[in-house]
Amino acid sequence: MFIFEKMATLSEAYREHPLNLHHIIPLDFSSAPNLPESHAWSLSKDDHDDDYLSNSNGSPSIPIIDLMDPNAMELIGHACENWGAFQLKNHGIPLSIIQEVENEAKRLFALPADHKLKALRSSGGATGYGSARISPFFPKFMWHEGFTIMGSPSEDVKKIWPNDYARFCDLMENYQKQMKVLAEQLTRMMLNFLDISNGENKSQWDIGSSSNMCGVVQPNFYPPCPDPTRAMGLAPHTDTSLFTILHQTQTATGLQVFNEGTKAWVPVHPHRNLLVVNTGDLFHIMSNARFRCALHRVTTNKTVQRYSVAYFHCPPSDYVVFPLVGGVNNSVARFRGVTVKEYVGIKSKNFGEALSLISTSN
Ligand SMILES: O=C(O)CCC(=O)C(=O)O
Ligand SMILES: [Fe+2]
Repeated sequence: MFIFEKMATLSEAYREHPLNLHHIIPLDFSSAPNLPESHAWSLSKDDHDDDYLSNSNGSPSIPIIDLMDPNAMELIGHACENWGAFQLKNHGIPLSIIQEVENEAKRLFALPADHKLKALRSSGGATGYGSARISPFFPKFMWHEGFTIMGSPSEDVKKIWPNDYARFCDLMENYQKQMKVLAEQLTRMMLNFLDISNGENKSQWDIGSSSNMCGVVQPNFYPPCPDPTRAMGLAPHTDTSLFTILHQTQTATGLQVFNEGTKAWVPVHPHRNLLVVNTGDLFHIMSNARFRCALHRVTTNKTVQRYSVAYFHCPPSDYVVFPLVGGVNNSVARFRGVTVKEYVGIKSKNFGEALSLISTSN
């Protein structure tokens, strides 16, 4: 109950920034034999060709880290500093659970468009079926549809499957629980790495063990696209979360992370048994910008469908996030403190400018 109250308050941040329906209703991709102008972006070769990217930019891939490695904490910390992203091995989430969640996502997205629209996210709503929230900040639409889940998805899913919603709900809720346990372990390792265990930052430790953390689960679908050279699956963005844990289908590429060093997009190739982790804005703030928040995007494929399931790990909406300075990080706070709810509001309104709007150097 506690969690649902917190979630409800987070939804308030969205309610204050309602979207136009055309930014929520995805195209009926199944009846689009050609790429409509509304979805046609001006892209270069490195915007849509993973093979070209892999062979041409010479950037190494994001690191693969074994959670069982005795040095996992340092490896994770360095990956967060250098990339803001890594792939995680031996993460402890049973493959069968991941596969079942993927299958349920497939079952949902395979429904006819009018069926899925029954659970359309409302204009000020946080959960349900629809386009990516970042849609209004780009001139063209994305080749993507998603389904956002906070807590139990039953309210939304009942509208789609009135007599057959339990399986979807059980699997998604269980997935959320499993992800939360993993996320709390990763949070503790990241906080340990930052060595902010002493002094006034002690109170921040509860995000490494708190049962009221809010996880958001989001299955994503990228249908086959008639012209991947001009389409964008998901436009470049950073996640608002502390960090995100992502499962991607084995059969299709698409996710790319921006390497700030080489200024190149780097494909994140799917591997069986690996989960992608990327740090988001909130850990960037909390680490006083030591951890990058990975800029990432998704390209499209001509023949294969791509699915992913994101888990966004967030503190409760009234939690104050502030830079952890002191100890070995004895430095000036680069951001002012913000509640999660306030930051979500700032991001909903200002998107890419959100971090600079809370910067103390303004
Ligand atoms: O589909 C993916 O690989 C990435 C999804 C993503 O970035 C998101 O949901 O925020
Ligand atoms: Fe993302």
